[in-house]
Formats: sequence, C-alpha cells, structure tokens
Amino acid sequence: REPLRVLQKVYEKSAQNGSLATDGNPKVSEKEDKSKESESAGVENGKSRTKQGPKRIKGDISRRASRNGEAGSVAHKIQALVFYSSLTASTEKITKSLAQELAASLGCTDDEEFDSAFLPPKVLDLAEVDYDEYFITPPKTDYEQVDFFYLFAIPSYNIDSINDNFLEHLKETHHDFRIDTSPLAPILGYSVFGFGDREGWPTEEEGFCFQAKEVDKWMAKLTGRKRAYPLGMGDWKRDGKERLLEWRTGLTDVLKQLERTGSLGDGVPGSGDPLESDDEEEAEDDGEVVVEEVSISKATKGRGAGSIEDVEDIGRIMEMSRTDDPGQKPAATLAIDFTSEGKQVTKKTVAVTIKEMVPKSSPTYAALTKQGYSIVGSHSGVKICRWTKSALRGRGSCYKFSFYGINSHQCMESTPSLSCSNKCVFCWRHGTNPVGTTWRWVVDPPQLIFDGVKENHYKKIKMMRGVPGVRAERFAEAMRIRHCALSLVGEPIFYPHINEFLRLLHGERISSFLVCNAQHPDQLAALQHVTQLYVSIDASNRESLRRIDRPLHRDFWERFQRCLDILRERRVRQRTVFRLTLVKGFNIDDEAEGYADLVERGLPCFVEVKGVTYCGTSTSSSAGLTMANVPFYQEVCDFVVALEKALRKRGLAYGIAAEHAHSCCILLASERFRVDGRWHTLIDYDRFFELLEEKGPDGEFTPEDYMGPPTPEWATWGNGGFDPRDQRVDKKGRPIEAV
Ligand SMILES: Cc1cc2nc3c(=O)[nH]c(=O)nc-3n(C[C@H](O)[C@H](O)[C@H](O)COP(=O)(O)O)c2cc1C
Ligand code: SF4
Repeated sequence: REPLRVLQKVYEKSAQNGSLATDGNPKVSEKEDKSKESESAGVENGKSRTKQGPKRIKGDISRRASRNGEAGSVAHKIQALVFYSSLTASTEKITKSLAQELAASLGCTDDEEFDSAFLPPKVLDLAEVDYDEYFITPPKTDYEQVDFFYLFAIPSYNIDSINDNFLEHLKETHHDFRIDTSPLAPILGYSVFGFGDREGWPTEEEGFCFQAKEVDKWMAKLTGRKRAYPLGMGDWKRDGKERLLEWRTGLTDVLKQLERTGSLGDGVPGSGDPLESDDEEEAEDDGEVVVEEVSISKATKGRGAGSIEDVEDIGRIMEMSRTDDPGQKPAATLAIDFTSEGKQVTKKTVAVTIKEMVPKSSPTYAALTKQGYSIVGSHSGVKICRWTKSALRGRGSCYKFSFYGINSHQCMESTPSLSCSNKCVFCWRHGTNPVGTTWRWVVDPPQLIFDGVKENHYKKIKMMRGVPGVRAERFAEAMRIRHCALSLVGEPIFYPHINEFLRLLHGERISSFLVCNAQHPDQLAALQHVTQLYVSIDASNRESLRRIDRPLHRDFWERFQRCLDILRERRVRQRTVFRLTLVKGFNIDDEAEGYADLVERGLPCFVEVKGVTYCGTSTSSSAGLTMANVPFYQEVCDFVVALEKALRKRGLAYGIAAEHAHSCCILLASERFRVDGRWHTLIDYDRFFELLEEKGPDGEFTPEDYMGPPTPEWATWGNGGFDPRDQRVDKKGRPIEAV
C-alpha cells in the first residue's frame, strides 16, 4: 500500500501543478517516454545514463499500481542494490567482494528452482546510474515481485566528486514540493558504510567519513526513517576490514529477519520516536533512588486480591524461591528484615500479604512501563539509561567511563527490587514505586531475573538500530553486556537472592556496581563480592537525613551508621564508595565537616560527589525542591575542595582524583589508589573476574588487586573529564565546539 500512497501523492501534486493532462493521464514528454522505455530494461541496465539538470516527475502510475497490487506481501523477492562511489578504486573493489560475501551469507540465487527470498545483490556505481531511476521512487522491474533494499559504500572526499552531485540530488528530492518528502519509503530499508582516512581526518568533527554521514541522513528522510542498520565507518588502512565485517554481519542478521518476518523489527522505522527527535530525558542518570509515595495496600487495591489468590501465591512463592544450587541456603522469602525493631511476623500476616510487588495489572506497572522500564518477573526492572543511548551515538559516556573505564553502551542498568525503603526528595522518577521496610512479596528466582533483564536490555539496544547517529561499531559492541549498574530504582540488596543474582552476573563476566541506601545493614553484611560497592550518603547528620531521604525505618540513623561500620570493615576486601548527592539548601551548607566525620567512620575507597538533577516530579516539588536547589558545577567543586580540606585536617589521606563536569560529578579517592604520583581509579575487570574465579565470592582479595591502569589525563581533576573520542552536543543534539 505504501508505494500506492506515494504515487497517489505524486499524482495529486502533479495534478495541482499542471503536469497532468486534462483527461487525468500524465503528460508524458517525448524525453520521458524514452526514459520509460529504457527503464523497462530493468535494473541490470543501470548504466551510464547520468542526467543532470531539472528534476522530472514520471507519470508512471499505471505500471507501478499493477505491481503493487500485492504490495506488502512478504513473498516478494528481496533485491539488495549496493551503490558505491570511488575515485581511487579501493571502494569499488571492496564493494564487489562485499556483494559476493552477502550473496553467500544470504544464500542468494536467481535460479527459480531454489527457494531463496534473496536475489543476488547488484553493484551499482553512483557515477553511472541514473539518479531519477533509483532515488525518486524505487526502480521498476520486469520481474514484478521484487522489493528493494539499498546499501551504500561511500568514501568521503573534501574535493569535488560524484558524491556532491549525489548528495545534492538526495537533498533536492527531499525538498521538491512536487514529491512526497519520503518517496523512497517503499523500499524495505537501507544502510550506509563509509570509508575515510584517519590520518588526514582523525575524528568525525574533522571530517572523517563526513559524506557517508550525509548520505545516511538524507536516506533517512527519503525513506521515512528506514535505516535498517546503523552507519558503519572504517579506514581501509587501519580498521576498515574489521568494521566492514562487523557491519556486514549485523546487516545479514537484519536481512534474514526481513526474510522471516517481512519487517525490520522493533524500533524501526519511527520506533525510536522519542530518540529521533533528540529529546532524551534530561534528568535521567543512574544512582538516585526513585521514590513516589505509594503504599503497598494502595498498589494492590482494587485488583481483587482475595484470599484464593493469596493461597495460590503461597504455593508459587515456595516454588519460585527454591534455588537450583544445593549449596545455597534456603531463601529467606518473607519479611526478611529482621532488624525491624523486633517486630514479629506472624503466619497470619504472611498469608494476607504475599502478593506480587508489581503485578501486570497494577498502576505501578503501567507507570513504570510508560517511563521506559521493562518489568521482569514481578519485582525487577531494566531500562537503558540516557548515557547508554548517548554512547551508542558517539556522544559521550557517563562519568563512570572517565572514573572507572565503564563503556556506557556496554552497561545495563537494572534492579532486582523495584521497592525501596526511603522516599528521597530528589527522586526524579515520576512513577508510583512500591515502598516498604520488609520484603513481603513473591520472590522470583535469580535465573528468571537474570535472563529477563538481559533479554529486555538487548531488545532495547536493538530498538536503537535505526536511530540517527548510532554507530555500527558501538552497536555491535553493545550486544555484549560488560557491566551492570544495580542502582536503577528501588533497593537491590532488598532482594533475598542478591548473592545468587551476582553470581550469575559474574559468571558471564559482567561487572557489578551495586548501590544501596544504607538502610539494610544485615543484608549488607551478608553481601558477597561485588566489583564496586556503593552506599548513598545523602546527608551528614540525623536531621538532615530525615529531611532528605524521608526514610521509612524509625531507626534509620542507627541503620545508616551500622552500614558505615560494615563498609569500614569491607574496605580491605571491596572497592567501597560513598555517593554524595548535593542538594542546595538541604545538604551542602556547612556540612563538609559532617561528611568528613562520616568518611572518617566508613573510610571508603572513594567518595563520589554529584550535584542533584532536577526532574520536576510531584515528589520533588511537594518536598519544596526547585531548580534553585540544583547546585552549579562550581558550587560542587567548592564543596569538594572544602571536603578534601576537612579530610586532611583529620589526617585522612584523600585527594581529588577525577571529574566529569558534564554530569556535575567529582571523585575523591583514598591515597591507596595513588601510585607513583598518579591516580589509578580505573578497574582491571578481567583481573577482578580471575580473582573471583580463583578465590570465590567470599574470597580474600583486595581492591588494590584489581586496580587498573592510571586514570587518563583528560579525566583527572582540572581537565573536565569528557571522553575525547566523542562529540559533545547541546540539548538539541548540535555539536558543541571544544573551548
Ligand atoms: C583528495 C582526497 C580527499 C579526501 N577527503 C577525505 C575526507 O574529507 N574525509 C575522509 O574521511 N577521508 C577523505 N579521504 C580519504 C578517502 O575517503 C579514502 O582514502 C577512501 O578509502 C578512498 O576510497 P576510493 O579509493 O574508493 O576513492 C580523501 C582522500 C583524497 C585522496
Ligand atoms: S553507570 Fe551505566 S547505567 Fe549508570 S549512567 Fe553510566 S552507563 Fe548508565
């Protein structure tokens, strides 16, 4: 139907501008008539017929209409057209072998005896083809049931070349008022690979592969965003072969999917909607604990949660809580928080409270999924953070790349417990998340959660495939999760099988950064090795903590202090971190001394100081939080300097190691991580896994044992911390020039 719609538009526009005869038939000029004849020779003859000059609209309605009588049918053959341009012939050679390799991997044949959906790819030189034939509408064929897929191999030239003509044509077609703005929408999809030379054009800002980027951009417009696979780029003298292979492999998967399903899959086209327009959520980041005040009773109200359901739940919870590991202690599934001031949990209480934490039918589920979370099982969640998206597009990673070497596009943000025991004022989620002091819900098994979060994470990454600016290289890397930030929303150590869950992560060599809210000392004490262990330190004294975290536990301050003591013991075995979130008017003024006292108590390996991000939720505004509470970066810097001074005064050996100005985040580190005068805040992840495999999850090894190489110069204090590989952009996605 799509081609018909396009042609109908061409027809209507032509009628408006008088290119139709009075009988409604197209006015076909003699010249056009000739070109029509030659078109009937099909794409094979896409020879030297390059015509410059004014664009023509072909009144070709009847022929196209007959072909598209069965449009949309998956039974059509798929014809890849591989366009290339080449001045010094290397791209020509590469494109020809690319087409052969594609043909082999897709099992292409034009022999009708063999049942392949793919016709052998055709290689077409952009210096020879008639642009009108391919780039106003898809080409016409004698063979009626062919759908096209466009591929491009484009070297860049900063001198006049055929690329300029071609780009001009694409641009003109898009802007031509007589033609639909997306006249190539009927093709199945497209993808571009660019060649360039890093020696002369080292970065994209300096022009590396700039014309391939342009082709990619205009084709997105002309096809109505049918980018089937991200733009690939390579330098034939360096990584070209590797990058091209990566791109071809991904592309083959997409084409095979197209054959199976007739569609490009989730996320394309137009799927990545919010992202297409560059308006990624501003306030998003990891780490802050989400809170909206919704009691469990409210969350479960109105769902007919009667006693029968409760009985079934009990059966299910017992079933689900079994672990496969015989060595594993039986799961503490219910009301595990024994530190709740000696509160007795009676059987009766259990029977009426065992429910799913976030059932599918609940408003909480709807609210969270609307915000982009995937809910896994009944109490876990995963979401791709804005930095993951940003890194996929080469626009910078989060501060954890600068400080610890975490590639954001290989990082999964998730939590096995969506519930939390605080209601922090700076929470930026708009949801209605469950809160509670004890676990009283169905417990899902760790394997189910692990498989589910991975599956959903990859699904979301795949949805980024058609998003403008996503780089093929990073996209391919992103299909292997290397890190897990257990910090999303809720409290991960609340989950009764957290250690088992960590074991699964580590088993696949996925590092774990676990953030907890310093309200569950018993669970913290039982926690086995994680790659980096955080506690959120949101205030320096009892009153301030009450005001800012709004904890549910009455003994919150005692719990908080116990957690610091546990961390102090752990510092020789775990990389421990205090995370401070500064909120102006709440927890900055005159509190440096108080925080220094807490550092003295917990002796963390690192102190991460971060300015709060304002999100304008009802929670934050009801707590009286406005933009005025967001500190300027300079204020965060001043605070950190004051804190360092306060620490030195106490004889504590800490220094300011690194910064990431972009996310208003600064890292103080213990001198343990300063070797030969250089900070070593990065992590040797491979070593961490080796140690874990060798010594076990409770093994005796120290944070220094898996200390990485020196912190890169650009990330150290005073240098800003922006990854030099990436391009800075403003809120509208426009490049920001380095100062
Ligand atoms: C005159 C000239 C200008 C070039 N300009 C660029 C450029 O602006 N950006 C880039 O990434 N590569 C540039 N290159 C490198 C080519 O794109 C690269 O070598 C490519 O592989 C050549 O492909 P070809 O042999 O098919 O023409 C340039 C090369 C030449 C000779
Ligand atoms: S650590 Fe991972 S989840 Fe958190 S902001 Fe960085 S990339 Fe995103």
